[in-house]
Amino acid sequence: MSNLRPRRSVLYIPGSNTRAQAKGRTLPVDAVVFDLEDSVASEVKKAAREQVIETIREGGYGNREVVMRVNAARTEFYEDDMTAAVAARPDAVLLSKVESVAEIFAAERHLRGRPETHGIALWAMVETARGLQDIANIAASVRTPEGHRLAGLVLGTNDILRETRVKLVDENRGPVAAWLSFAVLAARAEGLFILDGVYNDFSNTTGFEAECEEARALGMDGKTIIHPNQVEPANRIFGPSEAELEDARAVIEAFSRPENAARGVLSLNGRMIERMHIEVAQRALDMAAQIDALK
Ligand SMILES: CC(C)(COP(=O)(O)OP(=O)(O)OC[C@H]1O[C@@H](n2cnc3c(N)ncnc32)[C@H](O)[C@@H]1OP(=O)(O)O)[C@@H](O)C(=O)NCCC(=O)NCCSC(=O)C[C@H](O)C(=O)O
Ligand SMILES: [Mg+2]
Repeated sequence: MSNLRPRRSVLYIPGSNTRAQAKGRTLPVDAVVFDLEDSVASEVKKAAREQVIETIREGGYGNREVVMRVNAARTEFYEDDMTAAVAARPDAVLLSKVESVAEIFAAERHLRGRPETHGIALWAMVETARGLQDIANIAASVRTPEGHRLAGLVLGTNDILRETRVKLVDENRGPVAAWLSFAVLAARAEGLFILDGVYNDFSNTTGFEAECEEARALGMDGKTIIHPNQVEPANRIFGPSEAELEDARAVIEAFSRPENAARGVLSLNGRMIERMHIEVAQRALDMAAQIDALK
């Protein structure tokens, strides 16, 4: 499963909100996540499942990845949510509050042996203390036949703060930075993508941009978002900038010169570049091409 696809902006849309679901078809997001979990009250879970099946079947989301978030495996809603996911056939199922490899395997069992579910990926939300403690094993499940559908990890920072009782002062994520970094490490060790949690204050663009910059600096691929206001900044900050693309082209051009054919290391504009930097440069260019292809 190739992970080289843009996931700069991944928009949650409540499963019960048809107006927002319609709006999702018009927004330049990389993915939409129809939520059956926390944005849907218990009393309307059943109606929301039916609604999401209908919305996904209706389509109209173009090249956006279409994802369904299900309630945690430990809840009374999980089995019906997974049955609904099989019926809806999204591109991916986002498992909430994953705490163990067993939950990845259980989801795989739901999808296995049904030709119509072939190609549905699993995304795992890590958002509890136990999940964070076991995140390396959860990510490593991708290496097993039962975990092979796992494509990426998604952080649930609201739940992480709630359970751990960490209190951020002035939105400074210093107290949780080690967990975020460890999550990036776990994802990268297994070739998975990783997305940052949501920023609740959707009218505060400056704060949102700062959190996107921080997440990108930590190595994340994109941001889960909750409101149309957040689409443009997320796309801009997580996409390769024009300066990065220019630099990428310069790196590739430098190594492609005949006089550099046998060289492993070069000087470019006063800095050292090695052949490993070709890979970094090529990735940026490929990502830009993928972004263009979404338009
Ligand atoms: C937060 C909101 C409830 C705010 O909604 P609202 O007051 O309607 O916002 P606006 O009036 O500013 O909306 C303007 C228009 O944009 C549409 N809209 C709003 N949000 C979305 C959306 N998410 N997707 C698509 N379209 C959206 C409105 O319909 C208006 O459209 P129109 O009238 O046609 O112009 C709301 O934004 C919202 O519900 N957001 C998503 C909330 C959600 O899904 N939460 C669950 C996921 S986050 C989470 O669970 C955290 C994680 O698990 C963790 O632990 O951290
Ligand atoms: Mg959560």
